[in-house]
Amino acid sequence: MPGLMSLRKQVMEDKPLRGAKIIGCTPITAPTAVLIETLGSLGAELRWSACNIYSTQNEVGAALAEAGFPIFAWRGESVDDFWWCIEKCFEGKNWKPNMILDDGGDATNFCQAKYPSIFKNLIGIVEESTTGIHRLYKLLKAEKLLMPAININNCVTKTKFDNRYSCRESVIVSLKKCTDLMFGAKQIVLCGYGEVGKGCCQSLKGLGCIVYVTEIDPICALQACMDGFKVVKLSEVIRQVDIVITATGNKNVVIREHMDKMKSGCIVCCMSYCHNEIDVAALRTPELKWEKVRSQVDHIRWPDGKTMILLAGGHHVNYTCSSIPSFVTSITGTTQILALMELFNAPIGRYKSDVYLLPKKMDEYVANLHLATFDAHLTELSEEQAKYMGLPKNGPFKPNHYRY
Ligand SMILES: NC(=O)c1ccc[n+]([C@@H]2O[C@H](COP(=O)([O-])OP(=O)(O)OC[C@H]3O[C@@H](n4cnc5c(N)ncnc54)[C@H](O)[C@@H]3O)[C@@H](O)[C@H]2O)c1
Repeated sequence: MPGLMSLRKQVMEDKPLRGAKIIGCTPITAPTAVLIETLGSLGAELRWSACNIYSTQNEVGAALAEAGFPIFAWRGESVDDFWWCIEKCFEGKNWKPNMILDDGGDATNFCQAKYPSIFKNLIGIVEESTTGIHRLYKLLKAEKLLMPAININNCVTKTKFDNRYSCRESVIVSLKKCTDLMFGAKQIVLCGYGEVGKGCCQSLKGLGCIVYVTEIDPICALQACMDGFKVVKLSEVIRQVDIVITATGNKNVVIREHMDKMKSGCIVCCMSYCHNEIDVAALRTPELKWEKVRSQVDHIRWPDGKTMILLAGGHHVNYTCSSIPSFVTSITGTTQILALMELFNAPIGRYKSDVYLLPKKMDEYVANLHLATFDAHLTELSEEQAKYMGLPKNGPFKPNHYRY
């Protein structure tokens, strides 16, 4: 956790989060534990929902709870348990949370619906995921967002590293851990060529898979073509593929009609935060037999003997079956802490009820903190060059609209 540790060292003395009462709702892994401890050391009071219906790793949450952190965690949890844990974070007479650190928008939406008085007094929300950002913009459009929110997902240091580079690795680890798959020559369809999809496609191609992509957006579809992938409709390849992976953040991308057409042995999994990207509910019909063959692997058998292999119950497969590298969590965690500090300490009027990006300078700072790990040596702009380019000598080096 190189960045997180150096940030902690640099600002710990000042306790920049003293007075912040934060509800955290992010899947908990060992590196998240460092984030939680860091927030505590910066003066924040915390309650954390570590229950995550996608996660099997909340023994870390349980360990933190035992060590005295107010963590709500549950093993073998259901959807109801998931909401129970979030509810627990809001309860308590003398507990008035003033910030939410969210991942997927569940705590935010819960607060808005069930605890409107807390919601209206929040200082700010920091949201980590693509799906959570969609939900924040929905609130904003409906004029129901009553406080500033910082969109961490679209920090370059988050999107490229967590969504793309981390998924590039964890998709492989997840599939390997759940199955005895040999990747070479397998036909795979990846639904969604966004950041997550791009990362997954790159590593799958590298292992010799034949990868197809589905997209709704012509720009992403064209990028997939240029990267050497065949862009298809799911219905065109569903009978021939060995693996279906979803990464759209959308609902009902893989529906029963597709699943009826899959060949026997087809593996199906989801990389998004959605509960319904794969319509698993449509598989709960009397003629289909479910068999749990091992943790996070279900075989679903059709009357003619055809079997579909569903990973992680159709939820977020890499959080369940792989782990998120601590290096990536360090980048995301550092960004989250900077965003919380920025919202908590901003002078009145700097932020309105809107969704903001973290200032570019801070994005560069996060990258800088992590460069040390690689002994990477940055070139410095000379005065003359800075003047020629019209740039401040110490950044920010790119305008906000620059696409990395
Ligand atoms: N598994 C992880 O570790 C991880 C990490 C980051 C984000 N996520 C989640 O993964 C999902 C995708 O994230 P992203 O950053 O790639 O988002 P993105 O918006 O960059 O990409 C999603 C892509 O899916 C496409 N799409 C939407 N509906 C579609 C459909 N019906 N068929 C085909 N394509 C469709 C969109 O055009 C877009 O290009 C989100 O739910 C996000 O929260 C997961």
